[in-house]
Amino acid sequence: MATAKLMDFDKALELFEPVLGFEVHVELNTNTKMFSDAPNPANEAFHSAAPNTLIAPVDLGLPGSLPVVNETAIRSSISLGLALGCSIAESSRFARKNYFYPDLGKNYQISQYDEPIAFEGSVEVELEDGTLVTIPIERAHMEEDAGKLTHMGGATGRIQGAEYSLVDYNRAGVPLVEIVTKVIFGAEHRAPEVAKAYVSTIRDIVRSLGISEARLERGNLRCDANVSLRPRGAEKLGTRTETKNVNSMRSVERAVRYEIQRQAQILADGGTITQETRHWHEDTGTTSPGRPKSDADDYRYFPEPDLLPVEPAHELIEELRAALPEQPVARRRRLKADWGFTDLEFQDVRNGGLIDEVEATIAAGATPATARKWWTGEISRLANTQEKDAAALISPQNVAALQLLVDAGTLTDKLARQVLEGVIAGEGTPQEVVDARGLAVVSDDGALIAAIDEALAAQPDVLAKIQDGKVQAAGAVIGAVMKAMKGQADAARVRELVLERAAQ
Ligand SMILES: Nc1ncnc2c1ncn2[C@@H]1O[C@H](COP(=O)(O)OP(=O)(O)OP(=O)(O)O)[C@@H](O)[C@H]1O
Ligand SMILES: [Mg+2]
Ligand SMILES: [Mg+2]
Repeated sequence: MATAKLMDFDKALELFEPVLGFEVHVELNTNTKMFSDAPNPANEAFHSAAPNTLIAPVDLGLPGSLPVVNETAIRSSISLGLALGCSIAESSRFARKNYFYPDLGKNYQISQYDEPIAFEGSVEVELEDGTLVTIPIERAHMEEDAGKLTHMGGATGRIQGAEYSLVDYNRAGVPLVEIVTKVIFGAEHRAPEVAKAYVSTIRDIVRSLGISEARLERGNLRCDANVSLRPRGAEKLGTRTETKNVNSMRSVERAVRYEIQRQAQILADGGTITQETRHWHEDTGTTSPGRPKSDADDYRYFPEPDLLPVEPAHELIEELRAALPEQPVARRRRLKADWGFTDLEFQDVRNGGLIDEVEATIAAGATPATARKWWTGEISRLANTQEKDAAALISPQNVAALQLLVDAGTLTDKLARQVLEGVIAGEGTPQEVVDARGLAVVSDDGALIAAIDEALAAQPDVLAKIQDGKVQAAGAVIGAVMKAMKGQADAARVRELVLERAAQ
């Protein structure tokens, strides 16, 4: 693949205004599929299922089968629409989106077209430095997912070049909500960051609603990033490209940045942008052409004759509205104030994706400052070296229990770090690790005094200096005692006792 010439990002922004638009597909975690009673299990079970085992006649479009709408999917879609500040349609309709491709057995996808369940909303997203950006939402509509094709032999990824293709309909009929933004202006040089913040906000919202597993890398959330440029001062929108299924937050940011630089170079060279889908490549950090796409793509939409319009009762909408969780931005502001964190301290927690962990650790009895210190410090460091999520290493309850042992004087900070490693290694709760490894601070003065007397006897010159009032000389004795105690003593207490014993 020839690498495209890229214009410097700042230069691109001088010449052009970036315009964005996002389509995010959310897989709903319902028990069954959108229009059939085939199971829709959670990620682990879903991905380990043999091909074509999670299917019903409806998912394949077999003759004589009729779709029935999944009620939970409707409730989830309404909740999501409300969380996006949308109006909920009094009457909304499914439509057939006709296309011929073997990933859908029936030659059409049941989607929604001009009568989506939710429309006209907005979400506030917060950039890393706290700047708020309002993203206008055009609509959120329900649809079913398609199956998965695996092209074998020949040129990979191209059905024409493949010798044959394998088809797995397990995903066919999985409930989706597609959230479509209006065209977004004004992001300017922060366009890549806005893209990332938007997707992460959608993830937060969906998670807080509990309607999806919301893991990008699993495809539970899939973002198509539309990017176009127009020359500064121009009114007419430029031609957009649509980069598909970027499967991490960081990739969304990178893909938008890349498209801006790539398109700017083409336009500056007098070329034109092709309206097309593009694929993001994580390894090279580039996009490559997918299929050409015109706004006139004819899907011959028409109302789905086998399904009634969805007409949610006013009471249902109000019930779901009343049950909405706090918006992510509002929640973050509240927590930051409650915890008394500075901007930087809070950013540390947020950028580490550790808000939930810190909150749960505080709920389990730690102070905000210590909860933050553990999660953004030692635990994040260990997570980095082990290439794991910090949250997967240890429970908030164990972090709080560890801190309580420090507060009680059972552990020094240094010992606590050893206990942490033990807990992470699966040796048990902090108390169990303390017992098993014998790590508690020696708080028995008798044992300390014995070690101190021994150290003073071994260093008579130091003893003389201390007795002479040169208190700083005590360091050598304290060091020897700490060593004898294998670090399991409180240095401040040792110091006190050394001065006491020397004076006697
Ligand atoms: N010139 C443009 N520059 C950037 N974004 C644009 C531009 N025109 C439209 N968009 C955005 O592109 C997205 C188009 O999504 P939409 O689902 O409406 O249509 P589509 O991509 O043509 O269809 P499909 O759902 O089949 O992919 C919207 O978010 C819209 O705001
Ligand atoms: Mg699209
Ligand atoms: Mg779309």
